[in-house]
Amino acid sequence: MDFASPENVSAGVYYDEKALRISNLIDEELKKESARRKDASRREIKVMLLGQAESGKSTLQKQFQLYYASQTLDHERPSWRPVVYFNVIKAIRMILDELDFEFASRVKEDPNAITEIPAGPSASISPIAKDTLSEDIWRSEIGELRAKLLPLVAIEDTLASELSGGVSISGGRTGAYVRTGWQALVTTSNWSMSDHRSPMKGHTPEVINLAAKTLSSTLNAIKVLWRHPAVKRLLDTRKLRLDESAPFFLDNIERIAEPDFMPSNADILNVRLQTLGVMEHTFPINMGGATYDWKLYDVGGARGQRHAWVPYFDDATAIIFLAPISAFDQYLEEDPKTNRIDDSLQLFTAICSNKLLKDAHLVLLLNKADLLKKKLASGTKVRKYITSYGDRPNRYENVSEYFRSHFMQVHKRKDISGRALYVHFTSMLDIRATHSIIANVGEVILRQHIEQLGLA
Ligand SMILES: Nc1nc2c(ncn2[C@@H]2O[C@H](COP(=O)(O)OP(=O)(O)OP(=O)(O)O)[C@@H](O)[C@H]2O)c(=O)[nH]1
Ligand SMILES: [Mg+2]
Repeated sequence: MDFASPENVSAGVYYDEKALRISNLIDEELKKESARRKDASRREIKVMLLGQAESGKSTLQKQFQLYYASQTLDHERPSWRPVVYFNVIKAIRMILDELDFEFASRVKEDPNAITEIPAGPSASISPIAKDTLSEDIWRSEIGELRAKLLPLVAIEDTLASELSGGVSISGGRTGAYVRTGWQALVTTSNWSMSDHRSPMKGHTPEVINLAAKTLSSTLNAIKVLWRHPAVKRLLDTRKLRLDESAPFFLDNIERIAEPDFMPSNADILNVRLQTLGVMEHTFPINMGGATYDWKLYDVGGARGQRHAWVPYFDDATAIIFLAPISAFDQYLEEDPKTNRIDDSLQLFTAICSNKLLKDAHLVLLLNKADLLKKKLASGTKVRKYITSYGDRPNRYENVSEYFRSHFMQVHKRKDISGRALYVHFTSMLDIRATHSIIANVGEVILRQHIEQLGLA
């Protein structure tokens, strides 16, 4: 319409005013929207949890959830049931595999061992038992247990593949890997029978029920195997290396094998389940009278997963870097030549010096302090794995301080923006201690965020 034509002058004035009013209203709305967005982004705190595989990132995420939104964890509780089953079954399979390997190598070393039983002690040829007689008794006992446990072990792969939603990792490593949304796949109550997109439809609960039934029917065999002296010997001599959470679950097997078993908070914190990609968790958190949307990014920490972190670096408010200091005697699963403390130090160097992260606040959690204490108390020597440790005392105070100073050095030398570094020792399975760390770290990150935006 031509508002300026002479015959429309009076109408034109009317329309001009109306158009102006509408345009002003739109401007105002746009301004309000932009202010709302600015406010929302100011109230959004994006925290990335970084660190190598098994450093405790997902455990910290669960602790945040327990602290700030425990009702959501309650809601998810049933989905952790098959994960606990998977952890138990994997541990049993690993024990049986190692026993197989040890007994087989014993036969190779001494091909006559089965047909001829030499008299007297033969510790030099027996890698497990003290003498050949006990070794043969053990072999037959373990053979019987293996036969009883076969139906349970046979479920492992199906359970892993159900939890992982059909994802498998190249290289043939066994395990369960989860991505965003995995819980809906394994929880019956979350299922929509009309949802034909789900490849798990009508399938997953059967595997879970089968695992539950088989666990309860094999309970005795599991208990006998876990208490068997051959297993104890392999654990003591460190030939058998189970996941760190395995002893917790096997010690609690009676409770787990109950038909109406529902995971406790301790079970949920103890499970081992690898993260794939980046999982976002949002918590509205009330701090200082305002509500902030905390977005936690829990990432997969294995080397092959680290490329997926980068797209999130740009607008990260803070990084919480986790380094498991108990891992001085362990090597990367994905690169068995690399010591895990070395890998953590390298990774921390890369994070401190990354340009995209120059404005992100930095928190370092030296995690698994409880396991470090246990390992040192059981006599594991740091200098055997980290030669530069030299003759320093093999005590927790000295070892933890040694590792702390190495990480501090990295920060001092490599930090790109000379920012502050907040460091804590943590034992992430300890709910009360971790909650006080979370409150403290949360406050520090928020204070820095407010200062940076000039909102103070
Ligand atoms: N004893 C002990 N165990 C811990 C601690 N923190 C985590 N764990 C256990 O270590 C295992 C690995 O922890 P996760 O949180 O799954 O590790 P992650 O960093 O998320 O690993 P990825 O997802 O593979 O990158 C789990 O079984 C946890 O229960 C700790 O401070 N002490
Ligand atoms: Mg994880």
